[in-house]
Amino acid sequence: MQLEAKNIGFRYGDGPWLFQGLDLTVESGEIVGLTGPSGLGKTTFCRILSGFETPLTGSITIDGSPISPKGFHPVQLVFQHPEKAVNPRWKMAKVLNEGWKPDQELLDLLGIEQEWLTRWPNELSGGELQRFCVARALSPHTRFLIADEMTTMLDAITQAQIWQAVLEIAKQREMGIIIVSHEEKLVKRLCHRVIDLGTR
Ligand SMILES: Nc1ncnc2c1ncn2[C@@H]1O[C@H](COP(=O)(O)OP(=O)(O)OP(=O)(O)O)[C@@H](O)[C@H]1O
Repeated sequence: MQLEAKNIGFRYGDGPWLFQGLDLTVESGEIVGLTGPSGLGKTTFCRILSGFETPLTGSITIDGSPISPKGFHPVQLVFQHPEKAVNPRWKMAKVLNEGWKPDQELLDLLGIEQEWLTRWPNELSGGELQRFCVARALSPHTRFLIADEMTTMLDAITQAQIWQAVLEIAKQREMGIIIVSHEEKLVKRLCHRVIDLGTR
């Protein structure tokens, strides 16, 4: 399976073009790093890939077909701020089961504790909350995961635990991953190849 972004161009309103003619292809099972200086449009590009934003030019396809805006999106985005990604008026059990019903094995793998399920989002730490966002994104229908500074705000132990879980699942399912990170070490260690938007 192949995720392909072709000739992508985007600008906010009548602001400057963030990118034009941007191409990216990611295969199933591949881990691709996306780096570049702040403000270049990495997050915007991730939002386009995962269907939250529509490009002004170009197309996003999977195996040559456009992605349906209806139903579960096969490209799932997890970004840096879990507190902005969950509904503050929902208890965690509802947040967790929003798109699909993660099983106990996945909850254990991500270290999600049973008693957290009855809490409100503001009663969890950032790291605890991010584990829910990762679980929510890892549906069996997810073909590609985009990790946009997914563990940047977390301590080393939480970072390692989340990445171990994600990599294990990606391997089992041959899921492709795009990693956006300013942490050179992490990118070098995990990615098969790295694209620098700054030197494109
Ligand atoms: N909704 C928006 N409306 C207008 N401009 C925006 C909007 N969102 C982002 N921008 C601008 O677009 C540019 C690219 O932002 P983006 O967050 O995609 O960059 P980035 O490369 O991910 O940066 P960083 O590495 O700091 O996260 C920035 O100049 C930002 O101010």
